Amino acid sequence: MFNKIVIAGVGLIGGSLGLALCKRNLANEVVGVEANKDNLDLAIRVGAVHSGATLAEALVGAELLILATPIGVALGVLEMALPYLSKGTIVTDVGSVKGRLVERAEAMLPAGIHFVGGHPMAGLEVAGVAGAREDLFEGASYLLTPTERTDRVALTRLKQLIEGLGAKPMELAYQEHDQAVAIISHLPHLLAAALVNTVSADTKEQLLLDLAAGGFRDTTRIAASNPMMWRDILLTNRSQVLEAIEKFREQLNLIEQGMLRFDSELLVGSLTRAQNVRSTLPENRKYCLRK
Ligand SMILES: NC(=O)c1ccc[n+]([C@@H]2O[C@H](COP(=O)([O-])OP(=O)(O)OC[C@H]3O[C@@H](n4cnc5c(N)ncnc54)[C@H](O)[C@@H]3O)[C@@H](O)[C@H]2O)c1
Ligand SMILES: O=C(O)C(=O)C[C@]1(C(=O)O)C=C[C@@H](O)C=C1
Repeated sequence: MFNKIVIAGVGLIGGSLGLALCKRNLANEVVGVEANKDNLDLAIRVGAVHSGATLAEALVGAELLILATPIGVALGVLEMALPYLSKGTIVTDVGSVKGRLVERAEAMLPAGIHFVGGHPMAGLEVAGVAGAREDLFEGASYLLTPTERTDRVALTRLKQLIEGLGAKPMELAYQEHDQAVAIISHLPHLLAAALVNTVSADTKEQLLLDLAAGGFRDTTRIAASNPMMWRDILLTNRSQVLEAIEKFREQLNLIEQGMLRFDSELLVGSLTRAQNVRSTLPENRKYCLRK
């Protein structure tokens, strides 16, 4: 579908995209631009990219540039790519927060180079191409955040590519995106970290960890993720995440009140609401998409 695709940052997400693009023949050529030589060598060995190059070399004749670096450097990479982008090239990213990146990318790019913000709602707690998986995006929603400036042909081409990955493209405004992911992705992450830290701050840490079973494991898997990636996410989406923490505090207070007052109705009400909603999520699927 695409002739040449450049992936800047061939880590977990860039590498998984590369594997899927190469294995599913969605591009004739996939070139990786990577800051870490070992990671790039591995990406070539496992077939996540056909070759590696500098941005300047890679972008010659490229139809699509995918920014898959950490959020903190994506705009810098885009700025460095500017002199080498040709008219008609589509640029997208995979960052977990959209507002700042979409606004700055649109302001930076000249007419004729088409930016569409993107965010695959799929991931793992490991970093680097070593953890990349061809099927990572299968069955996942893949969010796109077009604006009134977005080129419709570029948007359609990206949607087709996403469908080729086995994912479901979904459009939403970047403000709505950042608000939603603050609640369903960023809040869970910091709660998982806080939960693990509650155990590790206890004088009986080792005993507690030895006793921990499925409940602790299931609610804390994501606490093993890369702290630097999450620092970028939490600080880039700071105000939305702070609002989400406030909303969470209200729910926690409700449960605490139910317990302090032996208020069985309050307690059961809160737990039942959660049970009803959680049970609408499909059990045996990788992701939560309900249709
Ligand atoms: N991990 C997840 O679960 C997940 C899910 C969806 C989206 N994202 C987003 O994807 C992006 C990448 O995350 P990841 O998990 O793949 O991280 P990662 O650390 O696995 O990969 C990032 C890669 O970028 C490379 N890199 C860093 N600076 C670079 C530069 N200047 N030029 C070229 N390469 C550079 C790193 O060497 C690394 O290989 C982040 O923006 C993150 O928010 C992550
Ligand atoms: O499954 C995981 O390991 C993730 O945390 C992936 C996850 C999420 O589901 O919240 C985390 C951040 C990304 O922006 C998208 C997806």
